[in-house]
Amino acid sequence: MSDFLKRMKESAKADRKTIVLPEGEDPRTIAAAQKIVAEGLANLVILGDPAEVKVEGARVVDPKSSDKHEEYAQAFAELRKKKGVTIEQAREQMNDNTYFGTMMVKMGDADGLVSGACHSTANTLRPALQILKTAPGTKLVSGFMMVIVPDCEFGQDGTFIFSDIGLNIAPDADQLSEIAIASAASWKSFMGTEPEVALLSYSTKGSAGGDSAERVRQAAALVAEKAPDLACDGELQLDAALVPEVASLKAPGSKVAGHANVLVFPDLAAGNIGYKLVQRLGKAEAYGPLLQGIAKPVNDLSRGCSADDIVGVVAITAVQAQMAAKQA
Ligand SMILES: CC(C)(COP(=O)(O)OP(=O)(O)OC[C@H]1O[C@@H](n2cnc3c(N)ncnc32)[C@H](O)[C@@H]1OP(=O)(O)O)[C@@H](O)C(=O)NCCC(=O)NCCS
Ligand SMILES: CC(=O)OP(=O)(O)O
Repeated sequence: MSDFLKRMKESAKADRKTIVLPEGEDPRTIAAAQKIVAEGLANLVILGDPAEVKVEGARVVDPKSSDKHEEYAQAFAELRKKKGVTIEQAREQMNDNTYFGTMMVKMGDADGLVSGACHSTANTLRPALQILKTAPGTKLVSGFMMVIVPDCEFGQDGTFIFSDIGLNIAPDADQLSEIAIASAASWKSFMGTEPEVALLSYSTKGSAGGDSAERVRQAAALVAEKAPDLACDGELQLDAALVPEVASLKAPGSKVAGHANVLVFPDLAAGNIGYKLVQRLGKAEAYGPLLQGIAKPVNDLSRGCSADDIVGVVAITAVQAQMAAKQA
């Protein structure tokens, strides 16, 4: 287990938060829940049929028969009134575990939610985007992965943030700049050290043409305007971002090339494929997709996750809930 995850677990244990797991039907979620209870990482609410879901030390709630069902339906109908949602539709929606769990977070009955082991990212994130919305001062929610590569001299001892690997399919230059700035803030809050952000491309400092490279160049210019003190550079190829010798050839004088720890991909295809390559071929730990810019902690999983990945994401979610409580 990485030092990063050990640190997340120690923090989670020190001030236990309530995390809801909507996927009570998923065996990995149940195995993870048993470990989370045994390690004392969080108070758990598992959504599912209490006759079938048995985890000692966790509360099991069936949304359909919950005494909160009507209260949440009323609140959801009110929240989505402008979108034309009726109370009948809201009642139906509260039979869906992810919507019900997200309402638990909204209403303060849970501090965070982790789902996605057996639901697609879109189905996991849509309720969060509709119900919780963006955090104050934020216009874009994005998804990042904490990636910890064993025996790696790059990044901060092999630890990186990769973004956006989960949510925004084709970010424009402004959205890329928002993703870069949010990822830098996520790095600072989880790692406590200075972020060094590389806006990645197939081109380094104008070495190749094309719309995608141009978009990344514009994003770098926008970051420089919006966050002039942030160590951020682009467009950079991955080797220039990570390897000092390549950086000195391709991007001499760059303030982050050769030692980047936050890698911002030009689009979701690159980010999602990129993290899975490093996770699977590089045997890295990969926790996420974690949301940044959302009003309350909700995090996703890959359907390819293990029970240990779920434990890790729950510990991280609990730490995010602690941070949110401190800011409130
Ligand atoms: C998440 C996703 C489903 C949202 O798109 P959608 O379902 O079409 O929903 P909409 O675009 O109507 O957005 C729903 C709400 O979320 C908000 N929203 C969507 N994306 C947002 C973002 N990045 N930041 C903030 N809010 C966002 C919209 O403003 C909208 O709010 P409203 O309903 O109150 O007006 C879509 O972005 C998506 O599919 N992303 C890719 C996810 C994926 O498949 N990843 C691959 C594997 S990790
Ligand atoms: C993050 C991600 O890629 O999710 P999934 O593997 O479930 O599509």
